[in-house]
Amino acid sequence: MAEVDAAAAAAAGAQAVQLIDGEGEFAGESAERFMTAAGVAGCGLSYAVVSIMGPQSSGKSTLLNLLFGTNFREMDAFRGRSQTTKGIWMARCVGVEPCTVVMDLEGTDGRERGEDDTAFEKQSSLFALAISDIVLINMWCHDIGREQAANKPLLKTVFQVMMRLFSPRKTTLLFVIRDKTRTPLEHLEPVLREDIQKIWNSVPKPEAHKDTPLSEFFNVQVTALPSFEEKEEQFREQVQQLRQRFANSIAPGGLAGDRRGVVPASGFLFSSQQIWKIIRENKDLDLPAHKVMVATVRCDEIANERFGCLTSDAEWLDLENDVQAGSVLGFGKKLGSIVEVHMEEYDKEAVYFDEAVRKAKRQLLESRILNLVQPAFQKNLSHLRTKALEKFKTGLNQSLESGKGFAASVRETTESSLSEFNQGCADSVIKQADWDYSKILEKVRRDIEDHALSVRESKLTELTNHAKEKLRKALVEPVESLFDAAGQTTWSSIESLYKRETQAILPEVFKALSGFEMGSEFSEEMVSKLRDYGQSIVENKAKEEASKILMHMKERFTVVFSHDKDSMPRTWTGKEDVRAIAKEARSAALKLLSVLAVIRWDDKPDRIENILITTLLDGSVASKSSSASSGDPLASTSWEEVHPKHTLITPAQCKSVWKQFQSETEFTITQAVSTQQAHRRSNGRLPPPWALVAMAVLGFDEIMMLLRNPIYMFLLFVGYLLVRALAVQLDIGREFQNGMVPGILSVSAKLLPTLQNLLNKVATDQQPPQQQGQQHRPPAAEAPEAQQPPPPLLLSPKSSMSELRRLHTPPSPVRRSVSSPSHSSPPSPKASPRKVAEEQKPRRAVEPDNESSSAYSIV
Ligand SMILES: Nc1nc2c(ncn2[C@@H]2O[C@H](COP(=O)(O)OP(=O)(O)OP(=O)(O)O)[C@@H](O)[C@H]2O)c(=O)[nH]1
Repeated sequence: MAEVDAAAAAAAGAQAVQLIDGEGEFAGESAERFMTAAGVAGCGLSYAVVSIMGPQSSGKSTLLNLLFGTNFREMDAFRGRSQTTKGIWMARCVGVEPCTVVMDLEGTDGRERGEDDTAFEKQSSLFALAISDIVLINMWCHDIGREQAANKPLLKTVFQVMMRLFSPRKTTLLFVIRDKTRTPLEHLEPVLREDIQKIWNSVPKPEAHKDTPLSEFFNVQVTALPSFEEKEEQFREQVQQLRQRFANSIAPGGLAGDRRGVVPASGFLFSSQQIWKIIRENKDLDLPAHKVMVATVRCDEIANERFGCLTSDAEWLDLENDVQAGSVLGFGKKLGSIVEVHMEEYDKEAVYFDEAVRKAKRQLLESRILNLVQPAFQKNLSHLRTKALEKFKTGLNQSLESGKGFAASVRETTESSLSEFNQGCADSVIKQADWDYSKILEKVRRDIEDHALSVRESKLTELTNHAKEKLRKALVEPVESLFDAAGQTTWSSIESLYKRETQAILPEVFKALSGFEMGSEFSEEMVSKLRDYGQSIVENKAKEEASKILMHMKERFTVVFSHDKDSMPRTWTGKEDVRAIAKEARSAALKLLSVLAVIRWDDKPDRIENILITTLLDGSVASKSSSASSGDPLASTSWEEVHPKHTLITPAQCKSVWKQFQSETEFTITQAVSTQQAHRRSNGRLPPPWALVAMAVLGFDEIMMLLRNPIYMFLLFVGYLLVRALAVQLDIGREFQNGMVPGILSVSAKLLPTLQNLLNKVATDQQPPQQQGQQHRPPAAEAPEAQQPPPPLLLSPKSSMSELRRLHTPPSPVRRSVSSPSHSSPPSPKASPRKVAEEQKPRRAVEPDNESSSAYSIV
């Protein structure tokens, strides 16, 4: 297949193309097409360039076409001699290895350009010498040894321009003697060489090359061919023999075996173009510098080409895509191989160019490629970083869940996460780059440390919060209940409760803290803070309870005052010693005040209770406050021997609380006293049971008689109503409150007017309604007042101050009007007994019986 391609390329290359036209313009585009079609560019250094120069119409093209199988234009022999080749043409030799490019130059001394126009001749000669490995010099046999030979000016020109090449490559000059005569070549060649030497000697040379021999610059070879026109058969035969010399021409010992400074085939065209440009500008042609320049340009081109290939490399694009989504396993290996492929391609293409240039450009290309791919590497590392942190998080959680200590878990998980990250980094680097991942490793370490720190903080907070919650649960309710039952041992009980609970909870915390490996000092400090927290729970509870001291005192008072020793609700029958009970209840409330006045952690005995009892209970605050304030032990804001921070209620506050307490409990006591009185009264209204029995026995006959006679019954009933009405009007119970005799006197004095009033009222009731309205219009305000219900008299231990004050307020007008006849509107003298009975209805609500039942309900 490759052979077929090479043959096709050779066939395509055999078609001659113009490299430089007759006007001296370089035909870059067509030349480039030729290079590609002929497959010259990929030959590296394995190619040779052959040029032919000589007089016009000396059979150059004919020779080349026969020698190399090319198709340079030849002159038609039958039309006469004229110029056919203009400028420089180029073709690839067919069937000659290595790849040989042959150039047919415009003939010298052509009449078309005139005698004086030798500029192009010189320029094309110099160009051929600068780029060719072998230069064929076509000359007529009969010119050898002649003074006016046509090739002499040509040789002169060749040698002259040769001096302009700073460090010329060693070129093989193959003199082809055309139309050889019978004189054998052995005789002709020395003559020719002598002529050449003479010309070389006559050419002016720069100082540096004054004594340089011709052989330093040229490898002179001579061959002779018979006339093509006369002895074509022989000509063709010898041309075939000559062709053999071009096989492996560049190998050592070959025609161009001594050549130096070859430009790689891929740079040949560019190099030729640049050389022609310099020659045209008539500048000095520095071939070594030119070589470097060509190498620079070509290596740049190759590097750019390679870089472009990498950017569109499907494997690279896939890898770049993959790494955006997540870390890629074997990233370094994959990327390294991609980079390697492209660098190798560069090396392969640039291998024949100047080494220094090639290496410099290689480095540039490599750094460009590394710059291109490094973000992908960084991306891979950032994925690995995230993965390492995630691994650390999960690992730490699992380790902690398995019950391992925090510090040990962090240590182990950090180690495994960092080792995995390190491995990932090592897997991501490529051999072409010395990418440093120590910084990102440091970042991962910091990430892990920060996370561990935050987890430690949250775990510690969780631990302390848990311990606090346990302490709170263990202390709050028991302490509250201890304060509820406050007494002598309250504070010692609280202290022992506190000690018991802290000793049960805190060692667990200490043990848990040891897993954090933060030193015993830290653990002790934490535990000590929790101990303080426990104390603060107790103290806050004490403060809270102290802030409600008045309520607690009232509760305590009510409990003691309203319950007997068996905790049964007390019934005020009149036999109780209210004073003593009240004192006992107040004393209990005072003890409560004493307990809640200060915090007693050390349970040191103090005088607070004594001071309170002597000052408040035994003495009277109200009476002493004004007169003996100077000697009042409660006229202070601090307790003796008690630290201010342990003071819950200051002495002065105690005093004021006590004052309020007294005033708020006074009513309860008054109620109790009233209840007792009411009870006594209710018990004294009926005659003793024995009297009732006597009355029933002795008056049995009369009772029976009354029951049997309806008139008596009626009269008895009317009489009862009348007496009842009188009793109500006169308020008999009230009249007899102060004793029997004063009662009889008062009742007898009021009996008659009252009877009169009663009769008047009855009479008024029998009058028509209109008359009644004119004579006795009741005061408008009294009617609604009479409808108002009496205030409730129930007082619970939780009664608010407003409720207590309400109970203190004087009775309502209805109550007053009913209980005090002097304030009520006078009854009409004509009032009927029925009306009187109706009017008595509201009065029953406040009768002593009712009052006494309401009073019972106070407790
Ligand atoms: N006498 C003689 N004539 C030849 C020989 N080879 C070719 N010719 C003739 O010379 C004439 C010119 O041939 P070309 O090959 O075109 O010569 P050329 O040197 O390429 O001509 P230019 O390109 O114009 O410089 C043709 O008519 C050929 O037939 C030869 O060996 N001897």
